[in-house]
Amino acid sequence: MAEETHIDTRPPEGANPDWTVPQDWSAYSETDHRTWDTLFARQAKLLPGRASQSYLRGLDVLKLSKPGIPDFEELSDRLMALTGWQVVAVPGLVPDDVFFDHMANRRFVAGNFIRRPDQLDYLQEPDVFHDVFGHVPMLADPRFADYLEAYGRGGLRALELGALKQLARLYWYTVEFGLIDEPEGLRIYGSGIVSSYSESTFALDDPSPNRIRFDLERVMRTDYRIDDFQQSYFVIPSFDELLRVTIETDFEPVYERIVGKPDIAIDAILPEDDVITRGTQRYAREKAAEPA
Ligand SMILES: C[C@H](O)[C@H](O)[C@H]1CNc2nc(N)[nH]c(=O)c2N1
Ligand SMILES: N[C@@H](Cc1ccccc1)C(=O)O
Ligand SMILES: [Fe+2]
Repeated sequence: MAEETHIDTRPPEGANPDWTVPQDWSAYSETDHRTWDTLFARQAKLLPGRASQSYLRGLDVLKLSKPGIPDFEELSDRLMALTGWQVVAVPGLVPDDVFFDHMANRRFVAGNFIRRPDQLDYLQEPDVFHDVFGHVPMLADPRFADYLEAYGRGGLRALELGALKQLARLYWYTVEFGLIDEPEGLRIYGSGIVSSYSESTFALDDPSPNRIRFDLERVMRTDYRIDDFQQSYFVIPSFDELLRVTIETDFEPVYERIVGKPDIAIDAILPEDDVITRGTQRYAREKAAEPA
């Protein structure tokens, strides 16, 4: 999950200087493991035919259907053999530079805590279900594994260039809320969707949100929301194309080109957009009209 982060720069008590902590797998309670199993079962029923082939293959090869919260060491052994990535435990959101440095070194930071049973459908910070069920299966795909490492490097560069906001939008509209156009139809690969029961349906089926073909500059200029369903989703034609456009393009001129241009509203459709769904925005309108 990628949010605006305002974290002080010292790691919490007991954490390493790189903010990692032991996962401490034996400390999980039965309730914790059952919460994972409940969330997993709900998504496992919903995702075939909705999630991208690549995501479903990752879920399978990493044997994530095993009951209980995965042990990061076992998971990392499998993942390392496939794409050189490992999963490291952190106690919560970490500073941007720490986040990017781990990513640039093929270390995926995953929350070591899990939401409470009364928080099944919404939580502010990325917990182990969002991070491991949502993000990790995609890391078994060699192209996506390359993309995220490059993203980490690009993040450290964006910090240098003062372009974090633009780069964070790319992450948000691909890694977190991306859709892909597969031969069988639109599919989900974004972790924020894949780990959400309701958004897994909303993102593909609901007439409310816009669905627009991915364009790098368009995404970098488009605002996003962190508190509710997205009002626009961007659709890539393939992971190869996402890699080609992002890894092969030098972003510095792109950042310079858009620095003077205004942000694009979260529900906007521009004349130059290649539109798949012109959304009704009914969901967002009705939500906004609800009594506080
Ligand atoms: C790109 C931006 O820094 C992003 O919000 C990062 C910040 N820190 C994080 N820290 C953790 N643990 N997980 C995350 O997804 C993020 N996202
Ligand atoms: N090409 C980007 C780096 C990057 C690659 C892949 C994803 C995101 C960013 C840059 O020049 O900064
Ligand atoms: Fe995430």
